[in-house]
Formats: sequence, structure tokens, C-alpha cells
Amino acid sequence: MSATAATMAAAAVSSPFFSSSSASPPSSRHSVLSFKDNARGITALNGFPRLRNPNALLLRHRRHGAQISCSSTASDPTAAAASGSNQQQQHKSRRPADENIREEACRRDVASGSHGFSACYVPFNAPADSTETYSLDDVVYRSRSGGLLDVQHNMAALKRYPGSYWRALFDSRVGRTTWPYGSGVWSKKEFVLPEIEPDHIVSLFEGNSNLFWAERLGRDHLGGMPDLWVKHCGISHTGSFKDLGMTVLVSQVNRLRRAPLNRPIAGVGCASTGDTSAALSAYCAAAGIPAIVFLPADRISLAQLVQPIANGATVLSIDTDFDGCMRLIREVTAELPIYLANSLNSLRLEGQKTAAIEILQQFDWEVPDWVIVPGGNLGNIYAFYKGFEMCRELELVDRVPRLVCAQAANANPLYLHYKSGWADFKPVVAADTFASAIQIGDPVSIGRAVFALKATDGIVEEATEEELMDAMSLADRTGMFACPHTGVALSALFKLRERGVIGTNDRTIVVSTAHGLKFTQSKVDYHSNEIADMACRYANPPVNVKANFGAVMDVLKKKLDVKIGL
Ligand SMILES: Cc1ncc(COP(=O)(O)O)c(C=O)c1O
Ligand SMILES: N[C@@H](CCOP(=O)(O)O)C(=O)O
Repeated sequence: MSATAATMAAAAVSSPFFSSSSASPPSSRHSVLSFKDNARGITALNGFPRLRNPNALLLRHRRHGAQISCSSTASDPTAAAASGSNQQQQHKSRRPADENIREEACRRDVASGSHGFSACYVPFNAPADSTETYSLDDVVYRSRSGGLLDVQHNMAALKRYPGSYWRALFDSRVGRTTWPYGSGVWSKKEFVLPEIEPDHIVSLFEGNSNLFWAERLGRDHLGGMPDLWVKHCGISHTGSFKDLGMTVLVSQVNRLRRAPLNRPIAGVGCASTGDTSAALSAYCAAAGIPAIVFLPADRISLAQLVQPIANGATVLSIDTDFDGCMRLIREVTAELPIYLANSLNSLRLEGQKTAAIEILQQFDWEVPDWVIVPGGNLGNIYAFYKGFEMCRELELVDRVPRLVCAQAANANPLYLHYKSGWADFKPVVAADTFASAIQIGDPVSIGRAVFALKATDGIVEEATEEELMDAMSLADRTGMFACPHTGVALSALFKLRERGVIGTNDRTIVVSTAHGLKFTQSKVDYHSNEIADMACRYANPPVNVKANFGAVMDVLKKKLDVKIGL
């Protein structure tokens, strides 16, 4: 056996996920591990006696109380996926006809036993000697000093497995129906909410979103940029990236409300510019949990408004802006047993960070140079940082990309803060913007965003209404159907390319945060040339034509510049 194979075998047998029958590496593109991977594997498993002897490792695990079944893949939701060669065994371990995928997952979860992975809340950016921690089962959104919280994982337990192990494990789960790993979020369960039982998870198989190669946009409009990609987080169940965080938050609420904890949580509430409310309402409806949403009246799209209505949420349309709704929901959740679902609650970010891990995975674990994210309440930019940084710390990759946060000029408190050299932060009153979901003047995660940007040598950019609408419309012309927030991020890309900050050959990812179909009115306005003081350069209005052949032919000849009949 080669050193690489031996290491993989050792990792496989020592793992709670790969059973001994899956000792060979997954038959994926990662089956050929580099020497570096191998070396890392040995380092990470140092301390275990006789590494090359799987049985010794197994014995050691047993001594430490972990129950690893060697008999078949049945005890292991991932082993079947990890081994390409044991199809017969997979067949035997299929669930019986009268068992659903949740029940199957519970049976396997019991068999896989304890592994020491855990997470808790700690104050965000706490000093090294801080001892303040909270269980994830506590209902707590702020630290003792009133600061933000963060979810901290037991990194020592995760580090017992080498980066190559985590890469192979996550790759083995992509696109499966095995509950809950078919979700792009829960396929990384150990990095997200390691201790939740599969039966408590409320998942709509979110994540695994398309990474779109923006070939024409890069080639024709950005100076021949060959490595430009758009991560379509909005092609999702409720049409935005919020699904990634909401599956985690609602799953935890589900756990709290059900036996044995039986917490008296009456419902889950949020303030929203339209996407958080849609995601909350859908996940709550799926779990049978009441949802309460506070929306700024007349400031969200019709498509967004109708989502919570259709899902049966209690919808309060309030005569204020998002920041006003946010203040109200915080007061209400302090008084009533309503669990807060905004990203002030750091659980949300654990789900959202998986989009970063997914990007790495989609590039075969190669790190891109730039990731551009539109920012509003500013949880997501930190979530991306956290996902990338966790993969770096656990040696799935060796660096993190540079992050760019893009804001609408009409709602740009972070941009102003950045331009002031991170001097005192001043909230703003956000003005109307076509990027209505980021019309936020007093973002709750300002501290998290600044941390993420400083840690990644990041940049903040802004986009005027015209710039963002043009960028969105140009992207649409190259095959996308982008939302205005994606337009903000694309506009930042145009500016950074123009200034030569982002190079022609830099691998660059623009994060698309919502589906364009949620914001069709903005496109209708643009293509109708109905926006005051906007040239609408890429408007493409429909042509009204009389119902006769000659009139139709005239239009087509003019449009296509062809001489028919010659
Ligand atoms: C579509 C869309 N894009 C971007 C954002 C910004 O995300 P964040 O608030 O995490 O900065 C939001 C919500 O704020 C959103 O709904
Ligand atoms: N765009 C968000 C604004 C609230 O952000 P959150 O991440 O704190 O929930 C929305 O759609 O409501």
C-alpha cells in the first residue's frame, strides 16, 4: 500500500463517518492525494499508535468510547458514498420500504456514536482569556457586555482529522438524498451544528447552488477576463441565500421546542427587507412553527411580500424603514417568547458560511483570488470570511481569498466607514434604492464586517442606482437574470477592474444573493425607460407591431439587419 493510501485508510477507519469497509479513498477527483495532503494527514493523526495499522486505531477509538461499526456501511450515512467499489454493500444497507429518510438518518446517527464535535456561543472577537460561553440551547443574542456573539466550534476535535479527510467527506455527500446530507448546508454538518440530531433538522435541501461561469461577461465586457464566476445563491428554495442560514436557525428552534427540551418558544420572528422573511416563513411552515415577520411598508417587492403571506406567517407591514422594524423586533423578542431570526443571531451565519465552503469545493479546493459580496445588514460578508477561514484553519485549503463588500450608494454606511479609514462608525438613514433588500442604514453586523474585511485585506465599494441597474442589465444580456443586489456587486467588479485592482486573470467570484424573478418590477421600469435621470443604456423594450406580415417583416429586417429574399 502506498503511503497515501495508508494514510487515507487510517483516516477512514479512525473516522466516525467512513467505516472500515470504505478504507479506500472515495472514487472522486480527490482520490489521488498529493504528497502534501498525505503529510498533513500524518501530522494531524499524530499521537495515535501504529498509524498504519487500522485495527490499532479502531481499538483506540473503542477505548475512548466511540462506537464505530466495522460490519457494513449501514451505520454510516456517508460510507456508501465514499466507497465507489462496495455497491453490493450499499444495496444491502438501503432503508426498508416502510422507513422514511428521517428515520433512516436517526438509526444511522445512533450507530455512528459520539465524536467530540461541538459548538457554543462566545462573545464575538473576545479576548483570549475570556471565559464567557453559552450553550447553543440558550436563547441569547448578545454577550454580557452587549456585544455580538459568535458560534465557536471545538476546533481541536475537528483537527483530529486532516484537511484531506474533510474534503473527501464533503465531496462524498454532494447531491445525495441521504438525510440530511443532500443539503449543501448539512453536507457540512460537522462544521455547522455538529450536535443536532438529524430528526430535528428542518431542511429543504438548500445550497449546492450553481457556480455560473460568466464567460461572455468576462470576455466581452471586462477586458477578456477568463476566470469570472457568479455564485448563484439566489437559485434556491425561497430565491435568496437566506435559506442557507434559515435551515440552521429553524432546525435549532425545532430542537428547542421538541422533547426532551420542550422549550416554550411560541414562534420565530424577524425584521426584513423581504428575503429573510421569505426564508423564515417557508422553513417555519415546513416545520409547523409560527412565523412573525415585520416588513417596512411599501419598501419590498411584491414577490417578496407574497411569500410569507402564502406560507401562512403573521405579516406586519409597518410604517417605517428596515432599521425601524429591526428596533421593534428586538424589543418584542425581549418581551415575548419569540425567537429572533435575524443575523444578529449568530446561528444564521453558520449556515450562510457554507456558501464559501461550497465555492472552494466547486473549484476542487482551490482558493479564488477575489469574492465580491453585496452588503446590507452585513452578516453575510462575515459568514463568507468564516467559511473560508475555517477551511484554512482546518487545512482544507492554505489561504483565504480577498473579500470585497459592495453597497448601494444610497445605503452605504460601511463604505463611508471604510473611506474614513475605519474611524468612528456612523449609521445613516438609508435612501430608496432598487437594491431594496440592502436598504439598511444601521447594520447590526458592522463589527463582524469590519473584522472580515481587515482580516482578508478587503475592500468596500459602492454603486449608484444607474451603475447597479446597468450592471444588472448587462449581466442579463449575457445569460443571467440577476437581481439589483447582484448588480451592486457586479458594479464593484467593473470599478475594481477599471482601476486595475482586480487583474485580468484573477479568479473572481461575484456572489449573486437573490433570484432576479423576485425583483421583476425594477427590470420592467428599466426596460420601459421609465426611470427618472437614468439613461437605461441596455433597455430592451418590446416592440409593438400590427398583426400583419409586412409590419412584422419590417421590424425583423431592421432589427437583424438582413436583406430577406436576396
Ligand atoms: C438579496 C440580498 N442581497 C444582499 C443582502 C445583504 O446581506 P447582509 O444583510 O448579510 O449584508 C441581503 C440582505 O440584507 C439580501 O436580501
Ligand atoms: N436583506 C435582509 C435584511 C435583514 O438581514 P438579516 O440577515 O439580518 O436577516 C432581509 O431580507 O430581510
